[in-house]
Amino acid sequence: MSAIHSEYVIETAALSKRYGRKLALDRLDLRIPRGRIHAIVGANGAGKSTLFRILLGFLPQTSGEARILGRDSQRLTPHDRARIGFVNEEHTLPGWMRVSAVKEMHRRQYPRWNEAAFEGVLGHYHVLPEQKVGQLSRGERAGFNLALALAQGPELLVLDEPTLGLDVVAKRAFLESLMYSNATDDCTVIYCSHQMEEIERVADNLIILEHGQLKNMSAPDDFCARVSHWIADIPFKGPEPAQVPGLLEVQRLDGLHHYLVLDQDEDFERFLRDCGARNVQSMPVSLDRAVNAFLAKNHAAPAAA
Ligand SMILES: Nc1ncnc2c1ncn2[C@@H]1O[C@H](COP(=O)(O)OP(=O)(O)OP(=O)(O)O)[C@@H](O)[C@H]1O
Repeated sequence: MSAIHSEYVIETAALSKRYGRKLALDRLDLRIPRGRIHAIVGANGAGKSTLFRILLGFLPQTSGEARILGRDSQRLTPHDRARIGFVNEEHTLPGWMRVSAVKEMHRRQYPRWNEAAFEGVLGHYHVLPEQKVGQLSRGERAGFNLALALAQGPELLVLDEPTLGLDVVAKRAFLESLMYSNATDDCTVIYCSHQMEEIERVADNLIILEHGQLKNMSAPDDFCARVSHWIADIPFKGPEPAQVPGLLEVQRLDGLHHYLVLDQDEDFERFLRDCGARNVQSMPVSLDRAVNAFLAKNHAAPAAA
């Protein structure tokens, strides 16, 4: 890799992963700067888990380079691994052990152990030290896992779908315990989720992966600003979808045409009027709608088409 800058916690160059005939990562160039909370989103099969597995050294790439905290991801030492916290949706911990014993094991393993961070996160949950891990609810297990990962004092915390399968109350508890923990101050967080309302609350940076390629890297609000919703009163059929610039989604509701479009300015109004629109209105869209329309559009038009 030509230029490795330590200000990036993650840096990939032309990173590809092929499983047989399937290309899961396609010459991915990704640079995630140090600090703040970065969300990675993508449709099912976009390559997110493959990327994490390579970055954490669990899987070799087919070609290209992957660095995490400045290190080659395939050559991580135990010391490098201690600098990285990882929580995924499985929340796998030994069910037969007591909470206090698991904590003690982690405390001894990690030299940068931060007891206050552990207590701060776990304080959001009604978890007792004498409970066995297997007796904890899914939400409590998620919280316990987060407490362990943050107390480890990581420079980088990777959260891969951490709230999958949790109810609304447990999801909120998880997010709040993450957001209000001082332990995240010195830590870069990578948050992978399909839950757009969570991304909206926590993320400073929105990374969109599709078909193993990077499609967006910006503040969530900036991505939202790229997508606009236009409502047009067109008496006839309206333009052919293939002719609509930047089209992500079109719907006909109550006789009005609704267009979600990407990267269009006021020229789009002129386009609609030229297509016979009598009234045209535009409005902003939520992050949820913008991202879903973007992903759905790319899904319908695969790269090979
Ligand atoms: N072990 C494997 N063998 C063959 N193909 C695989 C394997 N693992 C993943 N794939 C394929 O690689 C692509 C990327 O999968 P990956 O699990 O990385 O996506 P993802 O973005 O994490 O998806 P999801 O959001 O559903 O978890 C998919 O098309 C998947 O079918």
